[in-house]
Amino acid sequence: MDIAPEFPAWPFELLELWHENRLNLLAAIVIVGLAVRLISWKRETIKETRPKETTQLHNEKISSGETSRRVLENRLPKRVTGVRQSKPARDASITGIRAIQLHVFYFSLTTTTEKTAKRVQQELDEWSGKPSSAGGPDCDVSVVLYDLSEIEYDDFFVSPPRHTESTTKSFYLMLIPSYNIDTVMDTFIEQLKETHHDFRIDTASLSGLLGYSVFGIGDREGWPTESEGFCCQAIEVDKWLARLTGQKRAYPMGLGDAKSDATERLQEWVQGIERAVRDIFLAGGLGEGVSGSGEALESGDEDDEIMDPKKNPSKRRRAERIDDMEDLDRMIQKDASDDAPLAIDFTTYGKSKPGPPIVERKEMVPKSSPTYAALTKQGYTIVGSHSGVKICRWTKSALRGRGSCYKYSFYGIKSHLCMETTPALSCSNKCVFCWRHGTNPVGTTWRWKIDPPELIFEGVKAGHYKKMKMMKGVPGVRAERFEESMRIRHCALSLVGEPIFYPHINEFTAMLHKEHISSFLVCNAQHPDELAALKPITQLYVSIDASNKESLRKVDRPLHRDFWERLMRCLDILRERRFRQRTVFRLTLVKGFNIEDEAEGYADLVEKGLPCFVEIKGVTYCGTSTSASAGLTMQNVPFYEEVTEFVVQLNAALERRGLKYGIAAEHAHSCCVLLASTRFHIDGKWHSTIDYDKFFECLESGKEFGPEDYIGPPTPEWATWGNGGFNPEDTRVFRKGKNKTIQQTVEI
Ligand SMILES: Cc1cc2nc3c(=O)[nH]c(=O)nc-3n(C[C@H](O)[C@H](O)[C@H](O)COP(=O)(O)O)c2cc1C
Ligand code: SF4
Repeated sequence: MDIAPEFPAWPFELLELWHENRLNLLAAIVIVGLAVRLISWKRETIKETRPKETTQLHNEKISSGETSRRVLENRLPKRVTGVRQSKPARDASITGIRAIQLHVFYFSLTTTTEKTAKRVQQELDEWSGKPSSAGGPDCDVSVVLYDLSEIEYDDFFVSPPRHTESTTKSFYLMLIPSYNIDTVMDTFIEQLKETHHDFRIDTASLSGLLGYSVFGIGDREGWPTESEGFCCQAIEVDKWLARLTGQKRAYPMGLGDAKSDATERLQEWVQGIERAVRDIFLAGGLGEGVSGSGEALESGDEDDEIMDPKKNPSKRRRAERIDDMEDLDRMIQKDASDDAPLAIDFTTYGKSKPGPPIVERKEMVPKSSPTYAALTKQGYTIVGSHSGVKICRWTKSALRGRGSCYKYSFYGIKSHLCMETTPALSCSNKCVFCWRHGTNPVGTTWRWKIDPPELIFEGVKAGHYKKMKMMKGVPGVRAERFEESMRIRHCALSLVGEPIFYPHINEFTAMLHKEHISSFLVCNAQHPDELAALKPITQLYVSIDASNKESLRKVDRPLHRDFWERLMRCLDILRERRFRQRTVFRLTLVKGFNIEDEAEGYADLVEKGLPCFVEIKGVTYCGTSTSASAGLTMQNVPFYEEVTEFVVQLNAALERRGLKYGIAAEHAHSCCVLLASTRFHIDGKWHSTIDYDKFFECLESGKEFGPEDYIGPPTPEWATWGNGGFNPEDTRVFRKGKNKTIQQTVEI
């Protein structure tokens, strides 16, 4: 029996319907699906382009019926109103800093420092609230005050405090009074010392700080000098923090006397701190140019280390790559290449002769030359292609309160306000005692490219300030002197080379004078034509390195054949100028070369040139192979007693000739003595000093004037003959390992 299943009839109809319309149906499903996807994608896009903060608000408003467009247009700005804006001047991803916390620590027994600290906090608070355009900081700055007798030292002085944000950094300010009795300060200093020596802790465990600075408060009445204990504990704190932070002294230590100048010194210090914090933020740290970021050096000779690239290769790299100087160089090259060729013949004087044929102007000191490398190694900053600037050791010494050079004792020049530079590194002599170490170019003719004076002027100032700023973190640098040094007052045009060799020397000195920078120019008495053309400067020097022709040949090893005649002509010019210009003979005494039996000869030369002053100094031994090959050893360096003996002889020789001179001043520390014309002996007192304001007044008046018109106050008593010449306000420091009786030094 065949049994067939029985199906209802309607499903067959449905199946037929499906077969007939399935394509249309599928197409409709796809279209609807696509439309739904498109709508939801659009919604997401609108949501994503809206700022995150507004999303919630947007949702609320959507739910209350407002459209998203209206929310964005009307509501968004109102959300921002009233919210404190942080200062986003620099991207923290570049500097790593978004905010700086200034921790002000103090200790106080009789409340002076406490009050001071509160004032500092208030001033820094006010400053932090200012916009950067009004001198405020470029980032968020907060100030917190701590009493050192109340805090746990471990919280702050073992490692820097932690912040919730890694882009917030700490900077320490220490306000420290000094006590010679037992106080909390002793414990504190002991703790710093122990932390540094603790073998379990990094010796520079506070190196995570952005920087620190100390201000000391003491009493000069009871403790007049630092060696007698003035601010002794602040000095100790500074020393140990320098070690613990890995030399992050961001601003020099300030010292104030509670009974006299503390307020004034503090004001300067606070302003310095503000500038330091701004600089740190912009640079992302202490950065290059601030020696504080370097090695921890605390020796008395640190100044030499800091500037001596040989001992510090990282600094050499720095010295060799001063970016802004190089920018300047590029400008100089450009300007120089626009100039017409210029050749100046210095080999003859008198009527001008046609110059030698010009082949091609080269740079005097190209960057690739060994001379450039040698000079930068010696600490010079080369500006353009033939100028240089260097910080002398006296400038560093004065910044640290250890004494200025003889020019302070004789003429009132504070060394930390003095820039030593030359616009011409080349010279026409090869003196046996020259510090150029045989590296500088020599020549009788200017055959190099000439850099414009504006660019040299800006370049040497920039180089000087840059080097001065490197002194910011050096131990012992006084805040008030550092501040003063940021305005150059004097320029010593000497260094190395021959400044009047530079064809635009008059334009250059005019630029100095325009900025009220005094000018002391030393020339080698070999360029009479240029000397005759030189416009008035504050003080004009001529080096007289021997009293007769043969001796001069041996000492100066001149390139000019007519060197003696050139010297004679220069003396004539000086004599003729003596009532229009302060003139000085510079004698450098070298034992075995130009001292013995030469006093009479020098007296003859003085008679010929009649200079206003005669400076006599002992040679400085620079210990190079060049000086050795010239036959110069330590034996050729006269003792100070030998120099004074010679001065007495010379003075007597002048007297015998009826010349009116006398021994006016001395600076035993740099082995230097000053003979002066009695024109500068007024009312029974020597007046070797200079009234610099008066000099500029005379110059700007456009009228003729002479040396008598800008004489300063009497030479200080301590500087006069027989009193040594060391400023009693400074602290004399003998260099380690040096025989104290050999008082040799380096200055121009
Ligand atoms: C007992 C005593 C010892 C002191 N010892 C020194 C000292 O050695 N060196 C110094 O420069 N000042 C010294 N001073 C001066 C204080 O440092 C100075 O008065 C300071 O302003 C005190 O600060 P304070 O009031 O915050 O405690 C001493 C003062 C006292 C009373
Ligand atoms: S030694 Fe020369 S450069 Fe240095 S401070 Fe004295 S004058 Fe200026």
